[in-house]
Amino acid sequence: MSDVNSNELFSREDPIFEKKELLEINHLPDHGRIVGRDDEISALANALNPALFNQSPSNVLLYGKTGTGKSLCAKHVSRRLVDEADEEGVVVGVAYVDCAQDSTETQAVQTIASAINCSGTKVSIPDKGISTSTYYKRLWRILDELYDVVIIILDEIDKLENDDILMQLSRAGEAGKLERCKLGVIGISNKIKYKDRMDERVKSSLCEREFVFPPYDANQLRAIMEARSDAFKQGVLEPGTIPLAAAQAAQEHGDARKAIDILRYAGELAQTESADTVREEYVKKARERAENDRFRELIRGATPHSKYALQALAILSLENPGVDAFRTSRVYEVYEQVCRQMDSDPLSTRRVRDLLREQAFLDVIEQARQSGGSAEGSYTEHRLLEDPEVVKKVLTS
Ligand SMILES: Nc1ncnc2c1ncn2[C@@H]1O[C@H](COP(=O)(O)OP(=O)(O)OP(=O)(O)O)[C@@H](O)[C@H]1O
Repeated sequence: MSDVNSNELFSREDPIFEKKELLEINHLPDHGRIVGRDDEISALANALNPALFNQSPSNVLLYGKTGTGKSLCAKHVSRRLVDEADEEGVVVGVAYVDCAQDSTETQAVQTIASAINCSGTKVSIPDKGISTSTYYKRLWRILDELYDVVIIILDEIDKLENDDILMQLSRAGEAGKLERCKLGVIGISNKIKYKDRMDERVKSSLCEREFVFPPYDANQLRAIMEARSDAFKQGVLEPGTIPLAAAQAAQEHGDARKAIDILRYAGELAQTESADTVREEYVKKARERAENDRFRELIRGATPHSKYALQALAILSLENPGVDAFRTSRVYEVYEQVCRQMDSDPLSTRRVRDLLREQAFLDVIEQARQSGGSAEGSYTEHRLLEDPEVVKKVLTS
C-alpha cells in the first residue's frame, strides 16, 4: 500500500498566483487599472451623458484592432453610467451581446431580453419556442416597464448575420414600439470596413459617433501588465518578465489581451514546472501559446473549406521563403492537394475565391489587385496576415 497521503499529493497553496482572476479573460478591471484610455473613456461618457437626464444617448461605433480595450471601455463606461444615473433617480440598464455567439437576429434579441429581464416583470423569456417577433414584443414591454434608458453593447457587431436587429433597435423609438424607454447602442468592431456593409438607414442612425482605438505601444502594454502584477505572489515575477512580454505583444498588434494571456500562461508554466519564479524563458513559450490561441479565436466559425484555403496559403508561404503573396490559381492548386489529403471534394475556383474574400474581410489575409500587363490582364494576390507557422500548426492540430 502506498503511504502517500493527500497532503503530499496536492499542494494546498498556490505558489505563483495571489489573485489569478485579475488575469482571466472576462475580468473587468476597475478604473485604476485601466491604462491609457482616458480620452476614449471621456468621449464615450460624453456620448452616453444624455442618459443621465433621462434623454436618448448617442449611438456609437467603436473600431480598433483586437485587444485595444474597446469592450473594456464600453463595459466600464456603461457600468459607471448605471451607478451615476441611479444617484439621479434615472434607471439605466445594460445588455451585452457577443454577436460572434449570438449571430442570428433571434439569438441576439433573446440575449438582450434575458439580460435586462432581471427582476420585477412577469414577462418570461424562454430559450426557444417563441418567434422572433414575440421576443421583440416582450423586449419592448420589459424595457418600458423597468427602465428609463437602456444601453445595448453589440460586441463583434460585424458577426451579425444581417442588419435586421440593428434596424429594429435603431427605429424602436420612432416606430412607436417603445413608449417611455430610450435606447443607446454601442457597436464594437475590429473591421474598419464593416460600415461599408451596413444598410444606409442603419448606418446613419447607428453611427452618430465613431471612435477608433489605436493599438498600444510597448510602454502602455507594460503599464497594463504592471497594474495587474498583484495577480502574482510577491517576488515571484522576475524583473525582466513584464518588459519582455510587453515587447513581444507590441511587436505584432499592440494587443493587450495577448499581453495578459502571455503573462497568465507564463505563470501557469512556472506552476507546472514547480518553479519558484516566473522566468523570461516561460514568457517565450507562453507567447507561442498565446499566438496559437489568438489565431484559433480568429478562425472560430470558419468553414472547413475556408480553413483548407488558408492552409494552402500557409503552405505556399512556408515553401517560398521571401515571397508572401500568391495568385488565386496557385492557392487553388495547393487547396486541391489539401482537399485530397482531407478526403474532401474541392469546391470550385469561384467559391474558393469567395472564401478568400471573406477571410480578407476578417483581416486574416490581405488581397491586392495586380496588373499583369496587356498579355495577362489583372489578377488578385493573397497574402496571409498571420504567421504561416502558427496558421499551419493550428489548422493541422
Ligand atoms: N487600457 C487597458 N488597461 C487595462 N487593461 C486593458 C486595457 N485595454 C485592454 N485591456 C485588457 O485586455 C483584454 C482585451 O481587451 P478588450 O476585450 O477590451 O479588447 P477589444 O478591443 O474589445 O478586443 P476584441 O476586438 O478582440 O474584442 C481585456 O482583458 C482587457 O481587460
